[in-house]
Amino acid sequence: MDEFEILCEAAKNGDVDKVKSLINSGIDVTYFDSNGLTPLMHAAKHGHAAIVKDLLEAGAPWNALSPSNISAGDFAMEAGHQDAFETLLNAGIQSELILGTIARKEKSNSGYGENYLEDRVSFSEDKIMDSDSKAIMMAWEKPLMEAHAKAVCSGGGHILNIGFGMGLVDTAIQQYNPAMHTIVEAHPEVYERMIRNGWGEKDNVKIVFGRWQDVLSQLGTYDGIFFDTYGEYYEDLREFHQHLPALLKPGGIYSFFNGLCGGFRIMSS
Ligand SMILES: C[S@@+](CC[C@H](N)C(=O)[O-])C[C@H]1O[C@@H](n2cnc3c(N)ncnc32)[C@H](O)[C@@H]1O
Repeated sequence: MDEFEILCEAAKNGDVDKVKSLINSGIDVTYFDSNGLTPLMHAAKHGHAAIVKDLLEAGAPWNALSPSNISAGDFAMEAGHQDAFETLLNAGIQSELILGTIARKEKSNSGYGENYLEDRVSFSEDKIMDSDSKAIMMAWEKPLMEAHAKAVCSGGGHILNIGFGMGLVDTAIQQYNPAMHTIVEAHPEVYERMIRNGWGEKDNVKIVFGRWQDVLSQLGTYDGIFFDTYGEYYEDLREFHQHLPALLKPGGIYSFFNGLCGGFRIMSS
């Protein structure tokens, strides 16, 4: 057995001392064994949270995928190892927040984020695409949007939706006949399409055109809030969450959808 296989065995068996000593000797913790699994996946699968932590601190990639596209977090979740799962989830959130901040700085002049709002979008029956042919919204998301609508409308009252997209969630919200339904949308073409399709004429609908960040002062307090933007970062979602206490009425219901990290099932819904 070579030292990498020994590391995988130790991670699988919960041998903390062996793992630590191999880490201290400078072993490459990013290794994949002959089955395509990393030491981190072995530790996660067997619920050894302390080893998961040590491997993460030593630089093991939390988001590496097995040949069947399973991450260490998925392994821990599927085996019901809550501690290991939470350690991985926190590592994932932290690194995505940091990477998001870096990417945002690097790309602030390039063409993502706010620039998405200046790009053309194209609409078809079942999707909206940005100018890079990346899907902004697709019809398969309809059942998800219906479930979000059901949740945020369960207390009735005044509902806020941030991000109109294809209007799937707003169509579902309308079916609950809310007392008032406010929609914030920032993209000029999406907004124009909303108006063309009669959303501006509905008695219980108020459309606020602009980035949510810029129109907060026009918003009130709501019984249900849904958030699903595009071209934004974790940081934006986090920032939105900081405004939530002022936007959501006591007992109100909030839900959000965000692609976060598509390859990592535990963070993609
Ligand atoms: C993924 S789509 C929303 C899909 C929608 N939930 C549905 O059911 O069809 C995201 C929408 O958010 C809008 N958007 C992006 N950034 C925004 C921002 N900062 N403020 C408001 N809307 C934004 C986009 O133009 C796009 O229409």
